[in-house]
Amino acid sequence: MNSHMPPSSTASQDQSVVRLRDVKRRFGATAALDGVSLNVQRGEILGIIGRSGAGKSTLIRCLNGLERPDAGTIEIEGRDITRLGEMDLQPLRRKIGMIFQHFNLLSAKTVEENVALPLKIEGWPRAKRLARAAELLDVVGLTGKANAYPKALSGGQKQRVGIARALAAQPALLLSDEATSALDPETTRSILALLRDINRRLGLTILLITHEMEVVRAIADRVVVLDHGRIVEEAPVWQIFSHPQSDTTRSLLSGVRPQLPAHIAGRLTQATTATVIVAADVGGAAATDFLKDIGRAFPDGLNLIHGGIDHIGSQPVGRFFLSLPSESLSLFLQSAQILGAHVEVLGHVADPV
Ligand SMILES: Nc1ncnc2c1ncn2[C@@H]1O[C@H](COP(=O)(O)OP(=O)(O)OP(=O)(O)O)[C@@H](O)[C@H]1O
Repeated sequence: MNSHMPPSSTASQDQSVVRLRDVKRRFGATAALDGVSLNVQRGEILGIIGRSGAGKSTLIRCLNGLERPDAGTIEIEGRDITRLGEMDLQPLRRKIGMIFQHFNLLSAKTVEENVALPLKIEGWPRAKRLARAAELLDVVGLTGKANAYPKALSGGQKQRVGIARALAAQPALLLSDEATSALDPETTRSILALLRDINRRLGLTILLITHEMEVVRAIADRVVVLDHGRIVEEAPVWQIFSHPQSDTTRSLLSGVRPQLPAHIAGRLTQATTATVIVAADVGGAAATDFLKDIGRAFPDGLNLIHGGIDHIGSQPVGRFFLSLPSESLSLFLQSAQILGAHVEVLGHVADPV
């Protein structure tokens, strides 16, 4: 670390490991990053999600100093990296451990040599770095694999080596770049569980870049939705699931939230009939009691036709598809609003569901 460089004045004011302010990066006519401001708080897992072309890779390259923004500041532990020369960037880069979609292991080196590589670069003596590699292999569940070569490992095991290597130099931030995108669902779950475990046990701050909502739902505390280089939404994950605000978020969520079954959706008409179908989204404590509470206003009952309660982190998130008499719709809408639910009227059906 360059000891001549004073920490910026903002460093002492919050607990951010990373702080971006109005970061812009343009390629010709394309604004890859168009005024991005965000903080990654110490100890949190922040998910950054966006479709292809949203600006995720550009953000990563700006964070690890491979790309310079056209404007704005990027502070890592209080130091603005946007104005540093290559020499001063090196020690700051080491504060960011990275894991990649395709693992990026050296095939000619053993597992322990791969893990110890960042320490070799830092000049640690061999015995010390191999002892540290052994410790890290225990942390990631690969005890006994020290002398194996990457080609003898499964994808999940390779990613565990990648995680151990990323942790070797005790980074302030672990940056995960689509780290589970090449893995099958079961292996993905085990790698995400490992990241969650490391976050809790070591207090490690994790920035997770992904295009998969399942990934942020599994482990992130908070999520930032990026679209065309801009942040279109930012909230705790459970809130994003219960009350998505932007069309981009709703579309990213469409594969992972309950949807009205196709055979019922196919019967919907916009012409008013006797029965209306609604979707009610409600998050937090109100979700658990929603059906009971709204049922009080409807002594003849409401029909739950699909959906239910999910748990995201420690929060219940309810998404209920209900059918009710059309004449009761305005009472339903008023009651649901009082109970904190967001309701979408999906349409009518000719015959009761
Ligand atoms: N070096 C470059 N030259 C020209 N255009 C670029 C360059 N890098 C990125 N872009 C453009 O900037 C936008 C953001 O790209 P970026 O790769 O950051 O998105 P992304 O969210 O990572 O997408 P993906 O998930 O497909 O990797 C895109 O429109 C892309 O075409």
